[in-house]
Amino acid sequence: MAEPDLLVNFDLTPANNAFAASSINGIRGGRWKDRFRAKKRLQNKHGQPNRVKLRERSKDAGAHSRDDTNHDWSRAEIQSGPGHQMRAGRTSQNGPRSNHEHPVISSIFSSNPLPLAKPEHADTRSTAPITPTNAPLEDGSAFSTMGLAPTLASHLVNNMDIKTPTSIQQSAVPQLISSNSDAFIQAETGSGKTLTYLLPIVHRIFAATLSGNKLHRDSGCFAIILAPTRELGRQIHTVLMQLLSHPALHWLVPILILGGEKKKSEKARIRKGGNILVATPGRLADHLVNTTSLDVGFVKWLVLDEGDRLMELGFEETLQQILTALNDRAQAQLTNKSSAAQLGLPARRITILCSATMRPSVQKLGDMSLSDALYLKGNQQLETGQNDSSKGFQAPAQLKQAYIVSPAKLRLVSLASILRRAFIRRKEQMKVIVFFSCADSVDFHYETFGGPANQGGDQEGKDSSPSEDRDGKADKEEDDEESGKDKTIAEKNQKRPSVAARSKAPSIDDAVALFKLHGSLPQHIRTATLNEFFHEKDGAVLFCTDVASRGLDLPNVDLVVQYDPPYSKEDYIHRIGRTARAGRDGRALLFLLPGCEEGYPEQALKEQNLARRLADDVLKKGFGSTPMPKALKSKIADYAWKKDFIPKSSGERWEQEAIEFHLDVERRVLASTEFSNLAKKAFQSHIRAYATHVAAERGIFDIKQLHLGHIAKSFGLRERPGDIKVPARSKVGTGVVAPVDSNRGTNKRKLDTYNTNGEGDAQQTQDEEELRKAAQMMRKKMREHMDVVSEFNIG
Ligand SMILES: Nc1ncnc2c1ncn2[C@@H]1O[C@H](COP(=O)(O)OP(=O)(O)OP(=O)(O)O)[C@@H](O)[C@H]1O
Repeated sequence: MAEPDLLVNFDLTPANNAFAASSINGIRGGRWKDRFRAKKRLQNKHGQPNRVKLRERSKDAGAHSRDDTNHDWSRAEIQSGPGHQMRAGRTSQNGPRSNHEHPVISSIFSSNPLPLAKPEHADTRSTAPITPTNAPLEDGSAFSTMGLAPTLASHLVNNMDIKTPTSIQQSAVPQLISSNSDAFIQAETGSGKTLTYLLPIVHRIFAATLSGNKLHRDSGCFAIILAPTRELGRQIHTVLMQLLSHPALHWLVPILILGGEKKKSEKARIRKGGNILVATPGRLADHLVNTTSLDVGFVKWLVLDEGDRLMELGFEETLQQILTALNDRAQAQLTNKSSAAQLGLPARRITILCSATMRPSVQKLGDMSLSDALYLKGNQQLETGQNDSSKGFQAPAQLKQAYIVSPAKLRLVSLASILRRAFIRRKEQMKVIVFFSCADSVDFHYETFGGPANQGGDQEGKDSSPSEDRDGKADKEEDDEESGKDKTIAEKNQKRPSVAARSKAPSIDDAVALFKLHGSLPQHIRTATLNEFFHEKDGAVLFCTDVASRGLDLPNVDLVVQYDPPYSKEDYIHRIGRTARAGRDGRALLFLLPGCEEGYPEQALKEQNLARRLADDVLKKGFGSTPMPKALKSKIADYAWKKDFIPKSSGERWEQEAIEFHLDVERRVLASTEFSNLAKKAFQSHIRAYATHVAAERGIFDIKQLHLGHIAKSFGLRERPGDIKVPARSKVGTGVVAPVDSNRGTNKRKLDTYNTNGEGDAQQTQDEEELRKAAQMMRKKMREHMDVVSEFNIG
């Protein structure tokens, strides 16, 4: 019986294959192209299918690869679909082809590069109990002794469950209350920086009324807080609302201006008046020009939260415009100076810059906006020498960091394994955040792990043209929210059907909810998604881009997985900072490929205390030793034919399950054009994103070292990279950059397949050059893209 589509990992090395030895080695001299063509002709003459996978013998893989000449059945080449007998060592000549032109079907366990040998040195990680560095203090410190109004101090303790200050709050709040200097607040992630700047502002405005002055929502805007993303802006606004929920502070009204809704309704809110404005820079700059009712002549505080991110997202010019506008309006209101002094408010505007990390861009922002600024750090940081510039910025001490060295082909199953294991170990309320490099990759993995999506997932991309009616309703709700007649989130959710990008994750655990978040999702879906993830009572996983890396405070996040490494050391710190907040425990895991990426912890993070894990160990823990999810079990049961290719006698259970998991993804890619397109786009965007690592880290994340075929495999793709045709995108902004020819940057790898004898060197050089240019172009486009699209579209 012919076996359609049966593909194998034929070993064509000279030692094992006489044909390969003579025909490939035999061609010498002439131009590389001629040799290449002659070789192809020879192959065809001998009936050698061009699908045969010589790639597995490529130079790169060969250097550090497992010896897979002795295939066992469980690791053998396998093909898709029930009803197809699986065999290793045989090919189909005549069978019907799949929709894939040149599928390369290899086992996820074969030909993987091995991790570099680790030098033997004693484990320096301490086993002593660790004192959290961002926790509320337990040394007798209290808000009531920090100069805060007793009303505010008791409101924190009694109504907000904030009992004692954190280190940064204790050291910075008194200074910000008593001083009129600008300030730079720098403290670890999750150490309570939001309250650190909000408390002194609210206290000083409130104190102005204690001496009999009457202030109200029309008295002017006293403070502006700028955030780089809408999500963070919304979160700051929520904390502010909690702080102002005390009856004595009801007259103080916050305004939220984020864009993503009709300007008309924002203008209406501004007209009503408010005293503390939370905004994103783009929208604020717009209103400063176009909304005459926005009176900023009396602004006494300007807070730039996540200052480095504001600069990084290309807001420098916008911030400059805002600063100029504020200066001009303040000049026009000079007569108010004396009244400000009478009220006890600062005579000059105080600018506060806030971040957990300090990039050069923050210094530039500081030069632009601060004068004679105080540098405020937590006492604990000073005592422990944390965050001194030689060590770089550190994560909270209690956060357990590790990295997993996983070959590209095992990445997907390793992620599945980690997630399964995480929820088996601790189910209730546990939340996991997984970071990807680009939106397309988030979409692909969300589909891969997700069950049936709810309405929100389906609506993706169909946002933004709601009917007038719906718009009007949404605006009304926003207005109610801003006017202080705030509804609980539950009430709001009752009113509107959920639109969150949410699904089930049957391949992880039946009870786990899966969410996704990235900058290309419509705003209302992003907001709903974060809301639901925030309030999820059972286990939940969020797949996201860096749109969720800054400032977001999501409860019960126990584990942060960086499936794709961050673009810089600072991003690493912010991503892992989504866990281990305010003294709680947390774990962070970073995926690295074997080879030069393994240098990342020591060379880039300057961190030797990351625990090291290997893919096999991780797979053993997640597959095989834990109960198999029902979905996977039933799939395995469905494929009766499977017994033929995985005899009981060989292959560990964890391997079989991992193979089955991966095969299932490949089958889905084969079966559905839509899913296949998703995988291709994700693969392409992933590679492009990889090219955007900061210059200092490009030796570690070296795009030339990537084995594109293996990476494609991790997206469930069987085509060779050069054959992957990425479908046209419907709109710019769904991935990292606008599409270009998908073959770019893949030719080198394609030719590596045939490059066992140094043939094609000229082409290789040419391709390397092309790859370098493509990478350059990608980086440029990435920068343009981030500047132009929006501050949220961190694709
Ligand atoms: N004194 C405190 N006691 C207990 N919890 C606190 C205290 N101050 C803040 N928190 C809580 O700590 C969490 C983190 O606070 P916040 O978001 O302000 O941290 P952050 O330093 O701004 O973090 P990031 O750098 O990630 O933005 C929040 O849930 C907040 O409610």
